[in-house]
Amino acid sequence: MQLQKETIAVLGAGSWGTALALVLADNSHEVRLWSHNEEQVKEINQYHTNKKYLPEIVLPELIVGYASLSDTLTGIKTVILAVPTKAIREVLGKIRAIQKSPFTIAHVSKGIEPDTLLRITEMIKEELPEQLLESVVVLSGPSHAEEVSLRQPTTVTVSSENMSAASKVQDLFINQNFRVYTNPDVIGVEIGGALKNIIALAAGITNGLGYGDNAKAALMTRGLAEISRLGTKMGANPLTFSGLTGIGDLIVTCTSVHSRNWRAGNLLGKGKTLEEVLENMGMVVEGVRTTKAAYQLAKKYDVKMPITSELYDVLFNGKSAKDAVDVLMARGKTDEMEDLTNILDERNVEA
Ligand SMILES: NC(=O)C1=CN([C@@H]2O[C@H](COP(=O)(O)OP(=O)(O)OC[C@H]3O[C@@H](n4cnc5c(N)ncnc54)[C@H](OP(=O)(O)O)[C@@H]3O)[C@@H](O)[C@H]2O)C=CC1
Ligand SMILES: O=C(CO)COP(=O)(O)O
Repeated sequence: MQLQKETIAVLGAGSWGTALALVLADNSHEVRLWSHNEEQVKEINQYHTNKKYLPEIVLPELIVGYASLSDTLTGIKTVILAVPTKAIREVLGKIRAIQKSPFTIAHVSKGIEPDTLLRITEMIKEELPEQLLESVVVLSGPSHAEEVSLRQPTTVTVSSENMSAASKVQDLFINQNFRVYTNPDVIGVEIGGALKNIIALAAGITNGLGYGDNAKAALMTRGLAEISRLGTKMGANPLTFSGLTGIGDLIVTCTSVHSRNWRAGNLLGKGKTLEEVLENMGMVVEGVRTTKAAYQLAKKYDVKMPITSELYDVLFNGKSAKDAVDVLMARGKTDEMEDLTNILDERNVEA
């Protein structure tokens, strides 16, 4: 079938927004890449580069930088929202003030909002009026921008309450290098994508402490166990956590040198303070805020999340990373699957 060409707005010209703009341009779509930084827009349009975020990459003519959000959104039917979770409400507020005609929004961010405990699709529905929002889609999965921009094989998943909108976003992005699956489980896809960053921080910390592959494997596996428990209690399909947005993203983020969360954790494990680490990163480390949100979610849903809880104390209560590992290793004896099985049993009783 002939691919329908479209002009698409990508909001956020960081690593991920720029890499996704490249995928869309590779599929011959025109891309308006919006940035709140005018200097960066000039660089994109004059030199066809985005050196801060993807230093190796030349951008094709189909990608045009925009500084005006109003111009970016004129006549647009599909918006890709690619800013950090912390900036999402601000950008949605700007869209609300400008946009008059309905559009589909696909967000690609990985986080949960602390305190409100909302997932990103829920924040979007809260900020944008129903008559503006045709559909909300999430795109997530194991996908470092650095590799996507080099056209290396990558797989991701799209999800939505409106699966025909998800299929449309799948069609916009899918190509020989970027394979896009669908999954109707929005909760599972968003929870897996957001919470893997917590485990990546923890995996980085164990590396910084000098621990090896056994510790990393333990964190990834037991990390997935606590993500699955929380997600399942929140209504996700437990099978989603063995997919791309669960174990897939956990693998890539806990093992890749590209991961900002892993790198931040590694520096923490080596003794740097959180402030020093974040100052030097220059890019978003979503796992820090998400640790706070997940810690609150664990309390709200009464789910055991020992790794999240220990990381919370390391990040926000001055606990030493070594002490946190010692606490995790000295926990009372437990069965590997018991807690998840209990949650599934409870769900069956309620159904
Ligand atoms: N990088 C990756 O490989 C992947 C990232 N993601 C997710 O995508 C999301 C974005 O991450 P990523 O692109 O990597 O982050 P970066 O830190 O690389 O870039 C963030 C971009 O958002 C901009 N921004 C920040 N605050 C605002 C604001 N208030 N209004 C407008 N723009 C703003 C930044 O501008 P400025 O330059 O001025 O700071 C920058 O252009 C995150 O949730 C991340 O988890 C998902 C998959 C892969
Ligand atoms: O989500 C990502 C890869 O799938 C990117 O992870 P980091 O934000 O840790 O770099």
